[in-house]
Amino acid sequence: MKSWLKQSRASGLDDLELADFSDTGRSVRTLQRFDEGEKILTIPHGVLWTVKHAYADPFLGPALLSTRPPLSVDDTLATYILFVRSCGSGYDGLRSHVAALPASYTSSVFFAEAELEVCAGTSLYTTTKQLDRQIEDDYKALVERLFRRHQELFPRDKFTIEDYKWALCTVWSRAMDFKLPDGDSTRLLAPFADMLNHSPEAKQCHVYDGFSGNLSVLAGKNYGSGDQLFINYGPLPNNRLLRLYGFVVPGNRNESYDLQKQKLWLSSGLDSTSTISLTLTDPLPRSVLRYLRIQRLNESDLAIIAAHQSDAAVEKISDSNEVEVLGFLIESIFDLLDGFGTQLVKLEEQLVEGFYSPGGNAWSAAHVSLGEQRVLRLTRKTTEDLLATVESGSGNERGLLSAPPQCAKCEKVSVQLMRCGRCNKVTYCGRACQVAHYKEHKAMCQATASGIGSERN
Ligand SMILES: C[S@@+](CC[C@H](N)C(=O)[O-])C[C@H]1O[C@@H](n2cnc3c(N)ncnc32)[C@H](O)[C@@H]1O
Repeated sequence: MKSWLKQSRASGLDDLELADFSDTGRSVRTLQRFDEGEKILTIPHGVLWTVKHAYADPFLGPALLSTRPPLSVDDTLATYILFVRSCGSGYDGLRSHVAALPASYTSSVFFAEAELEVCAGTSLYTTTKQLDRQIEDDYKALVERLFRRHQELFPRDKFTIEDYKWALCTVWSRAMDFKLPDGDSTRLLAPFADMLNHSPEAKQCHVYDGFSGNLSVLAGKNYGSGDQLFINYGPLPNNRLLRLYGFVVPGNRNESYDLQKQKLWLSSGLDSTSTISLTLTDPLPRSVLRYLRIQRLNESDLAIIAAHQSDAAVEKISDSNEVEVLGFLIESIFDLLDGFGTQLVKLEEQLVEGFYSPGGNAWSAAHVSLGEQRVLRLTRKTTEDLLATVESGSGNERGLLSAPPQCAKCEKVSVQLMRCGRCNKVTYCGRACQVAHYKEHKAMCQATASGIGSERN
């Protein structure tokens, strides 16, 4: 692969080598010093895997282009990888990359039932089960829409569901996403650059040049000769790391519990399958309270919010509504926590005692369960504190309950927010969010601002 990349004008490869590391597995070692920010490696556009490259392939391209509606980005890339792998000759460079890919993955979709059971109750458990079904459905659709129609390109024995699942996991665990100058985004796999492991300690250091189309890796921290080189896959919680990449970071600061709205409010007629992430830094996002407040409105609450229109329920509506909402939420979180196969304290004991073999699937699943339970406990505690505030009567003022302060558009939590100068009621992290939110906010802003005026008159 290295000689093919060098011939294709990749740069930086002479200072790097593949190596096995005891803690993170195969990755790349530097053979010289690099200071943070220095360019280490450039992989030219011509050798990347992208949807455009797949479409440009003289054999695969026409088959893909004739498929309407087009395949998803991940399905296109997975099909491209399998197609190249299935070719006995030609594509020598790309095939040398495919030959260097792992033969199997440890994403949670490959877990045995008993391994997955270790994290029963987690959002990862639910997502993995859903994903299993989704992969089956997507594979059937792919066979129907593409493989069966072009049997000469996609021999059955090389495009089985196992092959498809492997190729999907290749994409999930190795693809990089970038925003392009025109606002579009691109997803790509870059040979050799995809050999770099993740470290939360490295700064984000992989960059895509939208004009040349080249992918470069810069030093995300200072390196000495012989060090393992890292990139940063992003601020991902363990449940996502395990689902997409097949590993976890113990003590991950980005832990989250993906609250399936459906779980909470299906019973109330609000059926949505999307999720809200509860995190260690934002254990009780505004949107959760907002949904529940609306769901539990009675007639007098309705009258209170009538003037506020679309911004209704961003803040407390009435004490009675708030007490009901918070009480319901606390109960629901108790239920969710009860649903975990192994409770937090027990898991902590098991991990200390070495009950799970470190780095194995069950050990990773245990870490996900630990992280999600910690987040849920924090959400419960935050909710209990809010309830105590309302019940003690100290939360009577509208807005008192809505700490921490958040941007009304992107919901970023910050102390340096600017207020809407007109109504003085909502806050933004910057001008861009204020402008983007104006349409939604306008009616409430006008109603509030004119209310202030009439009080003055
Ligand atoms: C982009 S690839 C990196 C190269 C990969 N190690 C290889 O040998 O092909 C991502 C995969 O590397 C492994 N990986 C990356 N960072 C890791 C880490 N910090 N700890 C354990 N495994 C890691 C995971 O298997 C993940 O799916």
